[in-house]
Amino acid sequence: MSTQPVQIVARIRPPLPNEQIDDAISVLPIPSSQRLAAARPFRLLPGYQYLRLGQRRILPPLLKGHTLTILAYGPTSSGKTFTMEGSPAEPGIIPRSVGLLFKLSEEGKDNGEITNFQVHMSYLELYKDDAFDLLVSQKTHEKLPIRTNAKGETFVVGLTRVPISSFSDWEKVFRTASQNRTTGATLLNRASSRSHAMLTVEIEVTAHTAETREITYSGKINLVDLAGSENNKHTGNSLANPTRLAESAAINKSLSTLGQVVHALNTGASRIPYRDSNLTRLLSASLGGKALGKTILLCNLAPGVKFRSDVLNTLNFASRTKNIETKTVVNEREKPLPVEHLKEKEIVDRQGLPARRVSMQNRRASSSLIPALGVGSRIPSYGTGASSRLSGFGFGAAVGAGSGTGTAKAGIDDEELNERINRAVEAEVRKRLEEHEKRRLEEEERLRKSQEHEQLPMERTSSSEPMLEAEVKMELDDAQANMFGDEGAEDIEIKIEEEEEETEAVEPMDVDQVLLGVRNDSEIKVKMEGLERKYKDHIAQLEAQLAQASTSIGTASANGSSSLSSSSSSMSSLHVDSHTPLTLDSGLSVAGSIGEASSVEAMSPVSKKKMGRTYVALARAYSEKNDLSTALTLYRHAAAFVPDNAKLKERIIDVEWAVKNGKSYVPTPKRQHHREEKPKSKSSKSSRSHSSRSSHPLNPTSSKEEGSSRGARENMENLPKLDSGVENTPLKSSKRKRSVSCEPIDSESDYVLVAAPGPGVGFGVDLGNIDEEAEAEATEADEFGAKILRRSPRKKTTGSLSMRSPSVVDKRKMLGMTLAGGQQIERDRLHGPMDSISSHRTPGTPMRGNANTRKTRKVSELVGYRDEVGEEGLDVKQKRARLG
Ligand SMILES: Nc1ncnc2c1ncn2[C@@H]1O[C@H](COP(=O)(O)OP(=O)(O)OP(=O)(O)O)[C@@H](O)[C@H]1O
Repeated sequence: MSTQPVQIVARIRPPLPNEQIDDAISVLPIPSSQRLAAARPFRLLPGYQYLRLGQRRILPPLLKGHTLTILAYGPTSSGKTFTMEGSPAEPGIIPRSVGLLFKLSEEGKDNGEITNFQVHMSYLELYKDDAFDLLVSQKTHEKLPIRTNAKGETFVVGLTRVPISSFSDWEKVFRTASQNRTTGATLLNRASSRSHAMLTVEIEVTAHTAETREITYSGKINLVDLAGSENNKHTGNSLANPTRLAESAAINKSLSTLGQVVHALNTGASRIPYRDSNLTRLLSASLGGKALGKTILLCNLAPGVKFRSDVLNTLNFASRTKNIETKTVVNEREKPLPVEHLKEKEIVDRQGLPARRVSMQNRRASSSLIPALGVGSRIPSYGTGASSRLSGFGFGAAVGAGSGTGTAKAGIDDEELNERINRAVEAEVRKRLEEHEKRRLEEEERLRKSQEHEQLPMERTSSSEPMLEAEVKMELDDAQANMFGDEGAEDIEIKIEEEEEETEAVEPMDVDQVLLGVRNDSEIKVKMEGLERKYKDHIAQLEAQLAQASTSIGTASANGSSSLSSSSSSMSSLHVDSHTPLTLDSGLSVAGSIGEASSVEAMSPVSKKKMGRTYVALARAYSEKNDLSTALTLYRHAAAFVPDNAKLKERIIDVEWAVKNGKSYVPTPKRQHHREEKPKSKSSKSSRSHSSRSSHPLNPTSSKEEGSSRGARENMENLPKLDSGVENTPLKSSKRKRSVSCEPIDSESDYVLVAAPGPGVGFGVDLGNIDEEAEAEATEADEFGAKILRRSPRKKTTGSLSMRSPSVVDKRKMLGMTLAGGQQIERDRLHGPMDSISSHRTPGTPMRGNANTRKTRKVSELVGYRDEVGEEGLDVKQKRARLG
């Protein structure tokens, strides 16, 4: 397998009518004396000149089973789309290539070299790093998943692949599809591409060899029109148009990843960051070690001083790329094997385009992960040993050059072979389906048994549960469910550290599994089952410890009339006599603590927290019944499990003070649960944002429909400050819910949020109608290390993004990034509408302090950070002083 370097071609567009003409960039011929010194000099095609596609080494090899990728790269408005698509008067690389392929096939047919020629095309765009099918109307198209199979080949799942019969047929499809591409106006380009477009044209050529055998070659051309790198200063993208900003951020990020990939390939890095963006994932088959086939990079340049730095960057990128080598692979196989059930079927495509014939394998490809395979090439997965061709929907290069089955030599005729293959395939499919069904039934049975087993003790105890026990149990359950969560947060919080979870990572999938359409739901059930079991075990452990604790309390009571006893390990056996106060001597309390201390050591952090919660709930029950001594003991027990909980310490001090002074102590009323008010589905963006906004004290009229933005601003100013809103903001600290539900503070500024409940918990950005920007922001944040936890990768436009509260270092990095001037968004936000949403100042008033302090504060506000001291009111020292 030979290798070849990426070929670079530069093209500079002529000045546009409204552009100032200067000589900032000029094209100079390389003197022949220097040509040798310049290793592989660029070929610069000035003005309108095009690549000579018909030349020997560019398109003709496709008919011999080669793969070719042409990438148009350059800053925005440098003429990439023009170069690739052209105009009716001046067709670009894409129509020229397809036209030439049909022309070459006609010539081949005329001279008898080609007996059959088939073309298929697929066309996708990567918009904000998500793949969309351009052969499907923009109104109905959906984000398509991108997967990598076990062989490392990347595919777009469900991408339409249509057969093309002639050049005019292709033109119709292509023109309609191009209209589906996302474009938008910027200052530099009225129809600027907001996405990377990737067109794949696959051809199958059946040719006669000298020995009168037939060979089928499968060639492929990928034509990629990348979105242009953007400088928001020049394009005029600003906060006024968050969509543009978000697009721009996504474009720049993916191009920067492309740059990193090229750099890593050049420096021989051990890790090539293909997976860092979907663009590089899809291009991995055209760039670098895995790349197969020829790759041409078209560098589009624009004239004028305005583009000087862009031109320089593009050329620098090109010089790095030219060192990358790709492997040449010829994809051929001998006489194709017509398989009956793979015959073409008529389908009508979704855009109302003329009915097209899509082969069975294409339909399969559209609905599953399995890559499109050459006719008769699915055999390997069933073990018959023939060659395979895995061609990605987008950019999986053709591999596995034909090892030919040699049918003619074997003396088996087509029909018989066909029959045998069919039988083998069907038997295999049947076998796998049966196995799958068997596994499913076993799984169900196991699940049912374990459920029955777990339900039994609950059923036995529930009927005999006394009223008070039920109350306590409810209390405990409530505490379990809510105290550390966001809903109805208890008055004492014990935060459970968030576990970080990557939701975006896409694992390679088992192709065989997908082939059979096996979606193993039982796996989820098994996981659920495991979790439930764990939970039950924990409860049992908890109950046992609680029983032990209550026994000790009971023993210590003066008259024994008040006891917390446990005759069994069941929660329902807790007895609390609320009428007679429980008295405890401090010695016992200490002994209990010591006894507990040793067991506490052995417990997991989560168990400790749960034990802590349980004691707190119990203590609360006592304090509500005005038995403060018992409550105090129980609070102290709780503290043994969660010694760092500041609110608990505060509570203990309060109760101690009340006991000492013979005062009553009324705990803060428990918050009401609002479960029923919460929208049921996170996907319901509108209902979510509507309900949360209308009910939030900070923002009764913040939605655009509810009033003018000015009115909203006035309302805002009359409303409580951010901090008070924060107090009302339910905390989310469980693994399940981490983000803070936030409200836009100022509807006029059209974004933001940020209500941080305190350091270490997290902050959120309410997406509301500003999802793109929030996403851009999140993307940027990601770059400098703040952890982004998307609730659901599928629902990017809904729900909220949440991040770990950035450390001071993170914030400094943010600030550094801002000061470095790399990110327009951050800079704009520093000086922009954030002024009006400060949590420290009255909106509109200037900030005090020097420039750096102001920026630091501003960044703090941006990330919703608040200092612990003074903000949380955790003034434990003061209270101790009060106690004397
Ligand atoms: N070679 C050319 N001759 C004449 N006009 C050109 C040429 N190249 C580009 N243009 C014009 O320049 C403008 C910008 O071109 P185009 O949209 O192709 O840029 P682009 O690089 O694709 O930009 P973006 O990245 O924003 O999509 C268009 O109006 C186009 O018609």
